[in-house]
Amino acid sequence: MTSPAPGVGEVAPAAVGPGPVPLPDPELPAAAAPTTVLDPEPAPAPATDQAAAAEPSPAPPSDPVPVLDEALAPDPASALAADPVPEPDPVPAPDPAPAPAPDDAQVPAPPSDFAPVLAPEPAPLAPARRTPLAGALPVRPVRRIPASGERMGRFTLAEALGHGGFAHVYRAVADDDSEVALKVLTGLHDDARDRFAQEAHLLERLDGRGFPHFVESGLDAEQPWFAMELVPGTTLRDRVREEGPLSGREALGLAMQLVDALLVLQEQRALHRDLKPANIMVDGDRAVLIDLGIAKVFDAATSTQPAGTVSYMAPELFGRRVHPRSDVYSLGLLLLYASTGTLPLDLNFLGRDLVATDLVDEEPAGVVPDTDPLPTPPVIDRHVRSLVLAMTRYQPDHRPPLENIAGVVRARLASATPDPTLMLTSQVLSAGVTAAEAAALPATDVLTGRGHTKLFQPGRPLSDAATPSSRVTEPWHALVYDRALMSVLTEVHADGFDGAAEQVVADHVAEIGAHVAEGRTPAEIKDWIWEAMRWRSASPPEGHADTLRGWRAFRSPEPVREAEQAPAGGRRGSAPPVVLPGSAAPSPAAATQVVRKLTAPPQSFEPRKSPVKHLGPAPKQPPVKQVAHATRPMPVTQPPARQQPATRPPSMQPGARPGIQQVRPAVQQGVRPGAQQAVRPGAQQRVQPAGKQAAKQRPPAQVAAPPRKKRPWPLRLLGALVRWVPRLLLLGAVYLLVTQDPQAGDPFLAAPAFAIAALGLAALLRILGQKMRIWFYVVSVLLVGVGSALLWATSSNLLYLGV
Ligand SMILES: Nc1ncnc2c1ncn2[C@@H]1O[C@H](COP(=O)(O)OP(=O)(O)OP(=O)(O)O)[C@@H](O)[C@H]1O
Repeated sequence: MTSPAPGVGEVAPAAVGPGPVPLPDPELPAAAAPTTVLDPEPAPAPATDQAAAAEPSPAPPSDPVPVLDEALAPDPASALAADPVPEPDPVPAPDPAPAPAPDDAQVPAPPSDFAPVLAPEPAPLAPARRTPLAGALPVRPVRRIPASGERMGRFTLAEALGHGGFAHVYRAVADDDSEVALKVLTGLHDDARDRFAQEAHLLERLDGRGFPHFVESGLDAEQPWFAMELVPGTTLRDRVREEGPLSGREALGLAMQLVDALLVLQEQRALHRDLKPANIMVDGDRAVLIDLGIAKVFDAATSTQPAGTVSYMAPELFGRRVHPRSDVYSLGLLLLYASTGTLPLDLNFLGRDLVATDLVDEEPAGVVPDTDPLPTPPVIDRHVRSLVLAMTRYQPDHRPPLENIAGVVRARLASATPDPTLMLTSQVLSAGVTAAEAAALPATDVLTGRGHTKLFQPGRPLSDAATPSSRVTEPWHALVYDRALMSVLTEVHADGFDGAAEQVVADHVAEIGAHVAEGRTPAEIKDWIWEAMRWRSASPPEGHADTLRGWRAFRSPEPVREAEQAPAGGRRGSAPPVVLPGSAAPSPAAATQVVRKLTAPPQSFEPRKSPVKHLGPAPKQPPVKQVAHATRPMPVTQPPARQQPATRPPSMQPGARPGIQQVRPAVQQGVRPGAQQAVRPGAQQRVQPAGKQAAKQRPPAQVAAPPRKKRPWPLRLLGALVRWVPRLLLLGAVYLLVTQDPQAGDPFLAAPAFAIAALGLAALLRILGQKMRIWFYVVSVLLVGVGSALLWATSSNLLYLGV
């Protein structure tokens, strides 16, 4: 957090607003805690600083950050007793009551033994508002704040760079004229020294990888300090404020560096716990993480009380539970801020996974709708958006681990398509923690924070109750690991063609063996995959049908146009397949094979039929379908007891524990159509065995809807009129039949003649390509013939019907 340090010896403004305070910044608290400097004696300050020292402490425009840090627990009395720093003045008697939460709407009710104390940064509130409250609130004592010009070891302090909850950071000049950032402990509470020492030692171990280089420390000094590399540049927060949000690529570059830094931290068995834009220094393209003040080192006896900056805190941290992926959550929100320049309030209080519409405020903060035209909400890069949505999953063990995020970001930066399984919930992937996380954490239950909640067990989900139904529970769920299928679905979904996904699933299932689906319909499979991937239904771009054909046209208009010009019924195999960008990268063989098949133009001009017709009627294909494909909730059905197929790919073996290595695409494992026969009775009603498909000799993936050339409207009108002629003839036949009067000598053959003429004409039109229901005319001819015969028989007294 960057804010100018208060002047030497001054009393930092005690400012707290109990009521709701508008938050112009995502890091802003509702209010800041009062802070009293306990050393009113001015330290000798150089002339340059006198003026600044004499001025009231300038309140930063929007800096106060709520820090819920156990390190700041308000126990001034004990803190004073424990700390050897001489305090010349008596400490104002602190209010023993726990400090109120900065804003009830923002901070959840803390556990009874948890008293959040806010960061001591001055809040920019009007004095009139502060005065009546000042005496009622607890004061937090701080140590003496060093002045510019003071010596710390071989360093001379220059100007203050900023300060936070328990330390001040200065630019300092060494005797050899090199410059460093020097952090001095100013907080005054019982474990402040230990915590400060831990920060210094951790920084030293990190060796400058993603963090400032450690230089030197004076931890045994009366006022402990340590020096580190002075990172040029500014904080990410200031950069975004001054220059606007980062582009998608810049945000991915930032994510890459931060993930690498967090991986280094993970190696040291530590979590940062206070990731936020103010704790990232950016210097050109380089991003450096600072402020390990509340890092959680699992070896150390640091507590697990809530700590961090409210807006960026992972939900579990409010409940005093720490998870190896708590930083992943904060990083997700940080990326959101970096790429939009804003952070909607209370995202981490929603109690659920975020969805795309949560990420941007419809009305950006600070806009008065009546007077200002509403600015367009910030647009977030879709790759960054999918990262943010995965990283901010509510359940920590559903978030992707750092290694997977690194893989995805690296692929995106190389303009490749990342392995889609990397962003799956880790619950689906490994039902626990990664090897790296497990290594970074104690082997048994950890984070038992002062004997409170049992928090985390490697290998066990945090909460079974909250685990969604998307967990792998049935063999067919392993389709979600089929890279060939998933690479296509990812592309289809990314383009917004969710309606095409069902066809993709149907084609793929029929291709690899219908038994894999275990009787599930493509719609069910697709819905489940959507749920497992946390994908929301999307719509295709305007002017494109939400079908596989529509997607093909969207992806590759040229080959489809060529396809349309091919002669009806003729084969075309020469059209080049569409190669999706980077699709070969994650799974070169299988993905490319399937992508080619699915994006290749159809091989026949037969009327559209679903390749697996029995899966359900082929979706109608209106020219343009704008309606979003609705994702139905996954039906919770218990599969009936079934006979196991004779052989089954390893990934489908009951009890197989799928993982990326273990579960390979079925196509890669040599499962061909016809190799397996579905034996589950119910399965045949929904998904026919692949062998039957093969018998039809129609490769499913290639039998997609043939594009139909649209004829000019006069021709279509003429066609419609002509189709009415046989119907009218048929009507005439019926009319003649019912109005026939044998007494008047009407010919008995007139009605059948009309009906036969209708049938003949219908047959002719059908041959000419019109859509005619011949069976209807045949039946009509028969009925009219029978009717006429009966009439003739009765009038000839051959038959007496009683009329
Ligand atoms: N290595 C560094 N190089 C340059 N500037 C730095 C460095 N470390 C810190 N700063 C500046 O000092 C400010 C305060 O640093 P830091 O956040 O570490 O202090 P803190 O007291 O731990 O704050 P917080 O309350 O956020 O924990 C930062 O916002 C940054 O502007």
